[in-house]
Amino acid sequence: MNGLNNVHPLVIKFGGTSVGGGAQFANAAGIVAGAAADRPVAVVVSAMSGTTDTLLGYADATDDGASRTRVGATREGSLAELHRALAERHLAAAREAVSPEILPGVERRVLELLRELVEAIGAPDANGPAARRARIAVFGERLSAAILAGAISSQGAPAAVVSGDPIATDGDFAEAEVDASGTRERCSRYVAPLLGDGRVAVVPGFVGRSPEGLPTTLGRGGSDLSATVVGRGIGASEVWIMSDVDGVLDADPRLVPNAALLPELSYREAGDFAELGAKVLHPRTMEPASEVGMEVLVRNTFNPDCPGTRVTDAEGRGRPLRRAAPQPLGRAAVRDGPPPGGLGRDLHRVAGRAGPSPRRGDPAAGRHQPGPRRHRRRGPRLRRLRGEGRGGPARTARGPRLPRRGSRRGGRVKRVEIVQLGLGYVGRAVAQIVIEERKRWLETLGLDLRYRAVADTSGALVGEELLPQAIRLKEDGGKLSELGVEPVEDVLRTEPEEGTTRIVVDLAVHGGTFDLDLLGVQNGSCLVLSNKGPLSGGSEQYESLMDAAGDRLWYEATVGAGMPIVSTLKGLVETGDEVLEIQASPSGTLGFIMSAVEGGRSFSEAVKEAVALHYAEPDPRDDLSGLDVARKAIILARTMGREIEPSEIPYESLVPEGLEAVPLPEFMERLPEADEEFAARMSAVRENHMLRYLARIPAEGPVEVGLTEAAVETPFGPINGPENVFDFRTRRYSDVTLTVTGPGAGPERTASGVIGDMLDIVGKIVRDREGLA
Ligand SMILES: NC(=O)C1=CN([C@@H]2O[C@H](COP(=O)(O)OP(=O)(O)OC[C@H]3O[C@@H](n4cnc5c(N)ncnc54)[C@H](O)[C@@H]3O)[C@@H](O)[C@H]2O)C=CC1
Ligand SMILES: N[C@@H](CC=O)C(=O)O
Repeated sequence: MNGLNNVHPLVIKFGGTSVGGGAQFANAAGIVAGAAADRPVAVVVSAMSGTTDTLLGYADATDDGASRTRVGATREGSLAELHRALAERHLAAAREAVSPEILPGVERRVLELLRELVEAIGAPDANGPAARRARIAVFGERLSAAILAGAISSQGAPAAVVSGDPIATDGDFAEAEVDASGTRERCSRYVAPLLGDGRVAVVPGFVGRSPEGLPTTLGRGGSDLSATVVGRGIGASEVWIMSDVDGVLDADPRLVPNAALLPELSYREAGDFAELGAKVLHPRTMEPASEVGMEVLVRNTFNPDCPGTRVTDAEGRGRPLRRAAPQPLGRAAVRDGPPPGGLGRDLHRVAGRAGPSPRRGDPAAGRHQPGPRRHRRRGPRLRRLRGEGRGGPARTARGPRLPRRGSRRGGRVKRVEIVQLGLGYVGRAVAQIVIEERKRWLETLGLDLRYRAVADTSGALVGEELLPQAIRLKEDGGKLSELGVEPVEDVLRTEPEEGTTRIVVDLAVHGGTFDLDLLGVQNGSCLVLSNKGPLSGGSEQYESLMDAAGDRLWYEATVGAGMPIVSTLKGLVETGDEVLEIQASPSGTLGFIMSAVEGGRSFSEAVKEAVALHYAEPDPRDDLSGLDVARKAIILARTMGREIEPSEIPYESLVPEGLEAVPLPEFMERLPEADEEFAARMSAVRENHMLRYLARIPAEGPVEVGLTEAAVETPFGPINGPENVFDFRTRRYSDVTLTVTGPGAGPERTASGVIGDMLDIVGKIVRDREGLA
């Protein structure tokens, strides 16, 4: 191809976890810069993990004609929220990965893309909802391409994002089919000139262009497929698929402990492996490669010394397969149908011989019995639309009391292990932050933090080798039992290693984890909660947990998510102040809904949006009924030292009559039935007042929870979006009260509160060690 001095180019593709944060961008850029010293390089990049999810959550939440034509203040508010969240994450990554002289240009481009995104969201929708989704979804890849190009240039290899999407497709917006000759033509227009100029060409993955020039998205396996499609389009000799695994193993390491990396595979063998569940080796990815004889190398971004697995047209050149059951680069998959050749046959044997035995004492054992099962093909739509990881770095706003570098007396490492209950939205955000930040914590705080286990309702996945896969699995709606689990109780009963502090982190829902939390603290663990259930049940239960946990219990995120509410209250009490009353608007979801309706949106639209932004509880009726507010009121009252039973707090429900007990999907579908009545209720509010859902927690007397008309000049009047307000009236703050406001919901913010608690525990370990407690 023109301008390449007869050297065949290389294509390197990075998945979402490979560009999950600033450090990862810098690492990926280093790999590209190294490769670009020898030959022309085109890079295909995915969205930062979790971004596509966020974008599509927003697209779905606003996916009806009414919401697009009737733009109210709150719609603008939540759009601003989306803008803020994306800007924060991408600009933070850029600042970490891009050098100061290149950074301003990248920052400008990120902000420009975000402006284009806002326009794309508001643009008239002539081509139907699928076109709108595609138009919004592609911004994740465009944003990461801008940062990666800056990061590569910062490492001395000039790079630029292609000025047009090089992949030509048909007009299917969601599941586009590639047009090979159109792609060749577009590649010579958009990719070749950059390579010819000696620059690295950065291509947003997953994105195509329809014959009419509209953005499309590739279907199942789309992100990796774009790499081999671009490779074929530019005449590349090699494509590297970079992810977070070393390559393809010759057996499932959970079944066969000495599973080894397969250095070589043929396209056909790779296709068979893909059929058996090896996610990055999707058969579609291999098609363009096998068509032109391009080699595909599966490599680990985070282990560049590992040679990976090379896929070529050479049959049988690699080491013979010892065992099949390939290590799934996404999840385990075992067939029960007739095997497609040798691989499947071997797989059967392995599953029969080494399949795990039924789990002990697991109430769900019947449902989740491991053993041969059908390879589950997820709907292409689901696969395509979900990001590769979720959540991103969120730093605690309240500055945890940390031992700083200088305070690492004697440099002793604090070894801490986490047993995490719950890998939902909050759980995944916490795990993502731990993965991204722990290297820094080791360097700066001497904190060696590892996962001992993560659990969901199907059991506990022990160890952390499969944690990235577990995150993706849960994102796709799977259960951890698909990766192999043990009863959580067994994990909690084992002793941590000598010198290691264990933290049980309960990010599950409601009271179902109470016994596990209790077992954990009875066995010496610290306990961190975002789950309000264990602290808001009957007082006998509460007392038993408090007695067992003593000062090993942290629960900042249960009230106000990442806001410093529990710590402020404890600080007031500990410093000898007397708390007379707390008045609060402590529900992000209800604050969001009220201000959305004030801004002109309907009740049903507002509820759906709060769900899509993950402010709401898994069943939003827990928010609408006032239950979530009552739980927070109980936690605050108990922290003030009050003895209180849940039955003492009546609360007023906003759940539409008749929808209290219907299944959740039916509830969501029938929500519009309540729109008119809710709008009427809001408009009946007195002038200069706002309808608010408040809690009043006095030092003595009844705790009250319910709807109030709050005067606009009070702290509760101007609530916007998921904002919470906590107003403390104390002996010292009686003339002017102490008010704390901020967004009080959202997975990443909640994760900040949780991580802040975990780091506080490290501070406590140091203080205990030094006898300062
Ligand atoms: N989303 C938010 O803004 C905030 C959420 N929270 C609380 O954080 C918790 C988690 O919220 P999300 O992640 O949004 O919920 P989610 O529904 O996405 O995740 C809950 C997770 O808990 C797991 N789980 C449920 N019962 C379990 C059990 N017995 N053992 C082990 N795992 C179990 C589920 O499998 C799921 O993985 C909830 O209690 C919520 O009230 C607290 C503050 C803010
Ligand atoms: N659903 C809750 C989440 C935080 O606790 C809320 O909306 O406030």
